[in-house]
Amino acid sequence: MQKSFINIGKLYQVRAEGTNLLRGPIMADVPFLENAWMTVKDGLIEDFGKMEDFVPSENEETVDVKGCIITPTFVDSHTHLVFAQDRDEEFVMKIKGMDYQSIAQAGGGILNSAKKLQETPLEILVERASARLNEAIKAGTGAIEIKSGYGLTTTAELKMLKVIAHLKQDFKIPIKATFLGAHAFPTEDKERYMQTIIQEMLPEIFSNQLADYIDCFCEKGYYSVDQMRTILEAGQKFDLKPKVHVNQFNAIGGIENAIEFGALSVDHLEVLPDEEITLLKDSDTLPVALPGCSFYLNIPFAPGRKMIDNGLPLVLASDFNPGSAPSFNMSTINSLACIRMKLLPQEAFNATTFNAAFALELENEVGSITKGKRANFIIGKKDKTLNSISYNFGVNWIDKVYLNGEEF
Ligand SMILES: N=CN[C@@H](CCC(=O)O)C(=O)O
Ligand SMILES: [Zn+2]
Repeated sequence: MQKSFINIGKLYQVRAEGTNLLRGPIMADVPFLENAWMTVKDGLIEDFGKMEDFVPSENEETVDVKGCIITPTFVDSHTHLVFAQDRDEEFVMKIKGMDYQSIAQAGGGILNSAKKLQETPLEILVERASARLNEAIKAGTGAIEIKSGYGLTTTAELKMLKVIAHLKQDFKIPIKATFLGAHAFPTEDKERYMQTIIQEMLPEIFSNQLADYIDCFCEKGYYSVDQMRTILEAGQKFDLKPKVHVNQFNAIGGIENAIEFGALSVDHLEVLPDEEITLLKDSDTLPVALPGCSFYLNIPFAPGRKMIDNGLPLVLASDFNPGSAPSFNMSTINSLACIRMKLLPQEAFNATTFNAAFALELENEVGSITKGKRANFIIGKKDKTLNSISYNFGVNWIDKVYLNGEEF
C-alpha cells in the first residue's frame, strides 16, 4: 500500500543512500527540501521531491501535512530502559546534598536496582518496560538500544535480556540488546563474579542469541581497565562487539583499551582529556555523550563542542535509567546539548539521528529521510521548525509519529 505525504513545509535530514558518518564542521548542516512530498510503500521511504513535481499515483492515500515539518525519528543508542522501579527516593537524597557515589554506598545505586529487579517477575518487567518504550516512541524515538546490568546474577541478567527479546518482538522499531553484566560487583568476591559472567552468563547468552553487544562500566570503584579487558576479551569469543561506559567520573584508560578491542562506541565522556580526543579521532570508535546524565547528576557535560571542533563524529543519547538519567526524551537531549554543550540545533539533531544510527549499526535502516530506509518519521506541530526541537525545552513539538509508514 502506497501513501504520499504532501505539502510538507520542510522535509528535514534528506540524505542520499550511503552518506558517510558526519564528522566535525559538516555536522552543522541538516539538508532539507522545502515545500515537499514524500511517498512511503511497504513500510519504507519510496521517494520524495518538491511539490511542484508531485504526481499522485492511482489508488494511493494522500496525507496533507499542511505546511508542517517532517523529520526522521530519533535513534537512542544508549538506554537502561528495563528496570523494576524508579529510584525517586534517591532524587530526594541528591537534592539534600548526597552525590552519586555516596548514594550508592548508602544502599542506593545500581545494587538497589538489581535487588528490586531480581525480585520482579519477567511478565511485570515486560509490562513496565513496554509502557516506557511506548512513551519513548510517542516522544519521537524510532530505534533504540537497551542494556541489561540491573540483574547481576545469571538468572536475573538472562531475565533482563529476555525482557528485551520480548520488546523486540512486540514493537515495530529496531531494538539492539547490550549485555552489561559488568555494571557493578554484587559481591566482595570480584574474581568469582567475573568468572560467573565469563563461564555462566556469556555462553548462555550466546546460545540463545540474547545480545548484540557487550558493555562494561569502567570506572574507579566499579570495573578497572584490566577487568574490562578480561570481560571484553571473553565477549570477543562470543562475537559481541563492545559499547562501553567510560570516563564518567575519571579518565582511567578505558578509551584507549576500548579502541584496542574495536569498540563500536565509548559512552559518557564527561571527563575527556585532549589526548583521548586525539585517540578517538584516529579510531573508528564513536564518541557518545549523555547530557541527560550530566544535567541530572549535576556533573560536568562531555565537551561536545570541542569534540566537534576537533573533527569527531559526535553521537548523543539519553542514557535513560532510574539512577542517573530518568528521562528518555530525545528532544530534551537536543536542548541540553545546545544550552549546556554549545552545540547548534543542527549539530544536536545530527547527533541524535543520522550519526546515532551508526552507533547501533543501523545506518542503512534509520536516521535520515533516504530512499529505502524505514518510514519512521515525525510530523511537527504547526509552525515548529528544526530549531524548535532544542529551543522549546520541555515543550512537545511533535504532532504525530509514524513507524514503518503507519501512524503510531
Ligand atoms: N554509569 C553507569 N550506569 C548508568 C547509571 C546506572 C544507575 O545509576 O542505575 C549510567 O550510564 O549512568
Ligand atoms: Zn548508561
